[in-house]
Amino acid sequence: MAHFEKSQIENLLKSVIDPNHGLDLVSAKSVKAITLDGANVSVRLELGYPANSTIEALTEAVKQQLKTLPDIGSVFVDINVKILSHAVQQALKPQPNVKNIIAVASGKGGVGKSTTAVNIALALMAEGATVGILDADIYGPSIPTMLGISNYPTSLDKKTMMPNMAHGLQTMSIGYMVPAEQAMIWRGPMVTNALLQLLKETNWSDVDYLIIDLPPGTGDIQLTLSQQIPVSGAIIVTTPQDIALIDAQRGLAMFQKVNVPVLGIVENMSLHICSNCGHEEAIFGSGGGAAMAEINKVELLGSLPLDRSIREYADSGVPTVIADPDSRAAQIYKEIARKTAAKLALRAKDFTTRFPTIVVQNT
Ligand SMILES: Nc1ncnc2c1ncn2[C@@H]1O[C@H](COP(=O)(O)OP(=O)(O)OP(=O)(O)O)[C@@H](O)[C@H]1O
Repeated sequence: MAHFEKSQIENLLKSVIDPNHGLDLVSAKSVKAITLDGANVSVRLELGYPANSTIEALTEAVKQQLKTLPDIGSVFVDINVKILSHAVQQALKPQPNVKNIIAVASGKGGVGKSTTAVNIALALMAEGATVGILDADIYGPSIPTMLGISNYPTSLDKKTMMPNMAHGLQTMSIGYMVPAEQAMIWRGPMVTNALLQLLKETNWSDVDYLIIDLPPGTGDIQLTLSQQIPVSGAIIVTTPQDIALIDAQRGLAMFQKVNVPVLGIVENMSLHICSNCGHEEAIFGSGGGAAMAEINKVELLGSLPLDRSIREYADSGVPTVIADPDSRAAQIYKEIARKTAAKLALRAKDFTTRFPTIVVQNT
């Protein structure tokens, strides 16, 4: 009967690449146990990010790789997901009940930051995580419209607010409390204080990822928020025009200044596909996001097309990832979500958080 060494199995696992972060399973420290029983092999893997859509393919890739060993018996692959808390800026303490805060920022308004933030939040949830979203875009809170919810948050203890639930997401927005015209006249310190209060006085419940939709731009408010909110990483949304890319570059510089790692760039409205004839046109130019990513050594997490349905779904309160989960756009949002979380999972952990839960078990 065939007999194998663990090192033989490990060597084979070194050639299985996890597409969500690009590292092999051994380098990413995903291999937790290898058990041998004669010719039968059992492998236990652990991923640090939610991956419902790709666990099956990864299981299959591992099986295929191990079956290249001559005379191998049965192959059993078990993949768990365990989302941990990651380090935040040195001077700050993590937000209780929230493992990771991810800021979504843009160098300028109108590039689709809120639409992207909402869909990434829903995509993380679809991949298996518990997710919250905080609408910090105080001058134009659009999350209530995009999630089709507007009721005033309730309070059980008269001190903290319960997040409004929408499509399974825990959500909070100044738009639930203040009419848009009133928020518009607030000055810098009022805005930052209101947002910090909104973050801290919401009763988040065991959130793996809290997405914060930051106000557009890179001014004092955004800088103060990036310094005072305990963020594990940031995403910058841009359109491919040169002018938007220059602003996005400022966003990168801002996060570098406050020591928040930029997990990647999302290029929005990168290509228009005609809904009648299928003709593809790069209305805002092409390759800008990729070039910016390369120059700055950050990852291009994905590119979304300029697609009328993305706007229509967001306007109707049921974003693409929920309304049309199998569409190409929803798949891109899910890929961006997995890559973001996978990238974060490779970063330094913060072991002060108390609730590491296993969210997916797959065989
Ligand atoms: N990929 C896309 N295809 C088509 N429409 C889009 C896309 N992304 C966003 N939009 C639409 O563009 C408009 C602006 O989007 P959004 O409000 O998300 O931008 P924003 O960057 O958050 O703006 P601001 O921060 O200035 O409020 C919305 O009407 C939205 O539905």
